[in-house]
Amino acid sequence: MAVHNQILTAGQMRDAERKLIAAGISETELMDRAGRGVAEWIWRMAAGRSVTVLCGPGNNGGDGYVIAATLHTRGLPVKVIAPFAPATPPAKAARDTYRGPLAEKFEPASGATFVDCLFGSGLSRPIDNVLADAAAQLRAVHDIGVAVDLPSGIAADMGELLNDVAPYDATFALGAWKPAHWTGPGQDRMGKLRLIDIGIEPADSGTELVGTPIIEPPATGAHKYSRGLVAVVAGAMPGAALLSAQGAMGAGAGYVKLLAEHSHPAAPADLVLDEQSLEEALSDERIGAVLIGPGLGRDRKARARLADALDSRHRLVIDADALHLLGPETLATIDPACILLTPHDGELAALAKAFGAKGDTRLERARALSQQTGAAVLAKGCGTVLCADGRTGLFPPGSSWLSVAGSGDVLAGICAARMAGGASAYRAASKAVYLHHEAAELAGPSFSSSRLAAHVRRAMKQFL
Ligand SMILES: NC(=O)C1=CN([C@@H]2O[C@H](COP(=O)(O)OP(=O)(O)OC[C@H]3O[C@@H](n4cnc5c(N)ncnc54)[C@H](O)[C@@H]3O)[C@@H](O)[C@H]2O)[C@@H](O)CC1
Ligand SMILES: [K+]
Repeated sequence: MAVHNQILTAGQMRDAERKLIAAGISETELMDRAGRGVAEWIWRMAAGRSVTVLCGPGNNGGDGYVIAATLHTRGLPVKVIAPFAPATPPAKAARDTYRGPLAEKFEPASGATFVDCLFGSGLSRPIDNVLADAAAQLRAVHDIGVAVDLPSGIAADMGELLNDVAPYDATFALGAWKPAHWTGPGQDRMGKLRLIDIGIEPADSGTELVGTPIIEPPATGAHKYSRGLVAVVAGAMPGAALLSAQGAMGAGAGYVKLLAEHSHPAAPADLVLDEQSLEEALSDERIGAVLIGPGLGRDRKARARLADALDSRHRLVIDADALHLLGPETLATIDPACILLTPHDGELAALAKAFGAKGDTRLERARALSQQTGAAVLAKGCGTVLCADGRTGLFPPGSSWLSVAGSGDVLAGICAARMAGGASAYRAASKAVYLHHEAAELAGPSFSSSRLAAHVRRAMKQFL
């Protein structure tokens, strides 16, 4: 058995289950592993106090009967509420093993721990309001709320909220993570996340929870260019590009230049200002990556600077204002493998429109945009999504204090530094997200973005 970082859709989960069944493990055994695995945790959380389990008609409900039976056998006060009859053979078999109290209709029940086994990855439409309200009431009158696989009302594959879902204290993912655990609006309803191993073997599903990266220190004999020269293109508003440059300096670039048309008195002494024409400045073959967008503006001048950056053929991180100036024609002659786009949701929506990338969620749009453009897309926010070359990476959440102006500029700078060192856009962006999150932890609460940028350097230590 293995706990792994693959993220599976509901369909991929069913395929993985079929493989195990073909290998001789019965559905009942899988449900038993899932239910007993969750029951271990609930046993500890409940600490001898009462547990109410709400069971739905499918296999999520089946897990609920196994949980209830396990806890009841151990002597915990358990009550099952089952407004549906079990509809699958393993769920029926699981119900037959439960010998404790059972109500077939909703009835007021209070207690210490509420276990939501109404719907899991099989939820295919919004739950009927009466049922959803009754579940929410049960959640409200219990001290602790635990969701099995997913809080009922959250769609597994994209994380949409199909119903108004109350927040849980913990969610136990069964067998493998689903996209909804790490991205989408339902993410903040999950509470603490735990993965219960039921023997699903790791298989490349195309989507992963990106693991903690390792950052190599500079090689013996490294010099500033081998470590990476980052050129940050400044524009109308100097502050944003400066934040990016500071992020890049902290994230291991050997050399960071700010390509600006006018002086920047606030620039630190170790940031090199290059005031020659942008075209000339970008003709330096030693540049490892160019970052354009933060503070660029969106006027004619900004367009001209973006055109120079695109023409330079360097590896490019495109962020902020520059994302609003992109369209299929601007990228037509560029090798997309050189490009990392780093939109927040507003910029992602604008890009999706410009490139005809369809989708209702961040995950769908980011995938479609990466497919349409061939570029890597880091769709940032709570539940950041990274897509490149048909792969998708999701991340453990970062500090909510990252929701501050300039935070994205720092992230783009970190991305550029990691790309300038030669990493693929996917790997560079993966490391950048971790560095950004760690810098936020180190900066403490309520930081400004310049403080965040100042902590990137110390954040590196965590990954060396
Ligand atoms: N796939 C696997 O490998 C395993 C799955 N297990 C459990 O099985 C779950 C998936 O089971 P199912 O596919 O039976 O799905 P669910 O138990 O999530 O429920 C699906 C059932 O509810 C119906 N339904 C869907 N949306 C509804 C709605 N809004 N209102 C009313 N009825 C609705 C469906 O038609 C189906 O009958 C997982 O979440 C997990 O808890 C575990 O038992 C372990 C193994
Ligand atoms: K559930």
